Amino acid sequence: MTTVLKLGGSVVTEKDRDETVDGPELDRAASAVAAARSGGGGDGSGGTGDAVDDLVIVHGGGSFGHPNAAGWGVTTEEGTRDADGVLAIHGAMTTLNKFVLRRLRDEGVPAVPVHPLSAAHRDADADLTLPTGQVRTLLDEGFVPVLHGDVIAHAGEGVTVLSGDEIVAELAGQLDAERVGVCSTVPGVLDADDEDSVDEASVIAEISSFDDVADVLGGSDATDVSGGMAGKVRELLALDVPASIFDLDALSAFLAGERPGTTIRGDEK
Ligand SMILES: Nc1ncnc2c1ncn2[C@@H]1O[C@H](COP(=O)(O)OP(=O)(O)OP(=O)(O)O)[C@@H](O)[C@H]1O
Ligand SMILES: C=C(C)CCOP(=O)(O)O
Repeated sequence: MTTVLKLGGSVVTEKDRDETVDGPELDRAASAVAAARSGGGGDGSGGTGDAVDDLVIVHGGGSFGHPNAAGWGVTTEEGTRDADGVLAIHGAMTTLNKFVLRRLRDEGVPAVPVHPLSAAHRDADADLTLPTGQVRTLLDEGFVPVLHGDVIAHAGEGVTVLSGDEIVAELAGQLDAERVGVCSTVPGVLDADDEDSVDEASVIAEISSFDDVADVLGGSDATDVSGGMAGKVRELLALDVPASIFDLDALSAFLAGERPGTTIRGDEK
């Protein structure tokens, strides 16, 4: 069974401090992944004893990718042809990727990097091509591939941002993933995006239509060039399998086979 897991950039970095890893949160995520791979329950929140075998991890940009992309005026739609911009954004993301890999390796997870800039592109209609033969083969050989949001070549634009959420959706389809999880800073999609009312907001259990929740879907409360929660829900609704959005407290439960947080279920599921 193949599982695609996104570790949100807002989880593994400190959103208010540029290019700063959130060490304790990254450690929690890495140890939950390690425990799930060895069949345990991670931090104790719901293990069933079934080991997660084929696991692909994708991480987002957080305070590494988004401020750099915003500084160069680059989004998923607006590109740059400035090589210094490409290097700044890609370089920030590969730096974060090294931190994520290091923590996973420290926990004994056989994590190896896969960098989208070297493999993916968008055509002039913005249609994405993301080859995944290397990811499948790495999985078959026992590795845990770790991809990340990045910049990629985009016909007519130079390079644009490829979000981790887009990567999750593409990988899930191509790898026939049965489990798709997005771990963010919120316990799920909340029924209010207004920060003042978040304490009273409750988690929406299931979403099957964008229009039903469009009113409550906002961007991100951190710098974000890829659409925040609205972008996430849109990408996940297009999948052939249900996907879950949850927070770090629920990561072990997700890896143990549960569906914590919000389940995103498009029409066909
Ligand atoms: N209705 C909503 N429910 C929950 N969160 C919402 C909602 N509307 C907007 N948000 C925002 O979406 C954010 C999560 O999206 P964000 O893109 O920041 O997460 P991420 O994927 O963890 O980070 P990154 O994009 O850096 O990888 C929340 O922190 C919150 O600010
Ligand atoms: C900003 C960059 C380069 C990556 C964005 O990925 P995301 O955080 O998953 O949206």
